[in-house]
Amino acid sequence: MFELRHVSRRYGSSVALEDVDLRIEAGRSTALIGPSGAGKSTVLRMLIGLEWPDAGTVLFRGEPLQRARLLEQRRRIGYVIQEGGLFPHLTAAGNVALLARTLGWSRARIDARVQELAALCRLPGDALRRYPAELSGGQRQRVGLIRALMLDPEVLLLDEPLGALDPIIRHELQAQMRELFATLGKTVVLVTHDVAEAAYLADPLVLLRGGRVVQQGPARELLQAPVEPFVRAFMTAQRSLESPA
Ligand SMILES: Nc1ncnc2c1ncn2[C@@H]1O[C@H](COP(=O)(O)OP(=O)(O)OP(=O)(O)O)[C@@H](O)[C@H]1O
Repeated sequence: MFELRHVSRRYGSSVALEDVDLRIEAGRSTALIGPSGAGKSTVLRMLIGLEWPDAGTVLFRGEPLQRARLLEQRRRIGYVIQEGGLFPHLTAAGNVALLARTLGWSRARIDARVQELAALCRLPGDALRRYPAELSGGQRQRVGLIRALMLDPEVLLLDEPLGALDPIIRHELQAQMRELFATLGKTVVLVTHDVAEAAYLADPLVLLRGGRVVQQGPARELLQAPVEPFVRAFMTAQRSLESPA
């Protein structure tokens, strides 16, 4: 679905990505993981043309992303940022309908699609009438997801979609997202800081460090056949209740 070929990106003297080669397969969920500043969000933003490489090429369905065709290409991609990235002055319903309205969808078509997605994403109906500030973090995430799914995109890009949620809601939304990804069968690319979440929601994982891809593969492979000590250290760095020390 996507390919990065020898992609580099710098911001002044700081290197965000350094000669990255990466293929993202269609119909699978891929998670980008790695320490803070590794370049995960930069990769995601490049896939949707919010950032451009200084060197190298980003391909979408075998064709280079082009500024001239960006709007058309973006309609095939849903993008969700942390907290949903909703417009505060629009209700949840207004947020999710915005793009469809500008494309001239009828009210009946919009309503039907919103109802269908609200059921799929388990958003209570009355939440749609509220403004983002009147929703819980989990509800805002669901609204962001519904908005991204409105036009039935081929691809879903999710940047820390469950970042700021309490553990119970996060656990619940992880399960719902996994089910949703399986139901929809879309290409999903997700950035998360949580290795267990990445392994639960995605296969393969792509581990980045310092703007480079260190290893890509199933979670088990990164754990059992790490290409360098950092991979194992990163994969096992989280505490568990069994070994809290
Ligand atoms: N707009 C920008 N201006 C300057 N530097 C930037 C910009 N965007 C990213 N960077 C730098 O590029 C590097 C990669 O950033 P990026 O946000 O992709 O990392 P990340 O892996 O998503 O980090 P985090 O997990 O903390 O969100 C970092 O060193 C960051 O400081």
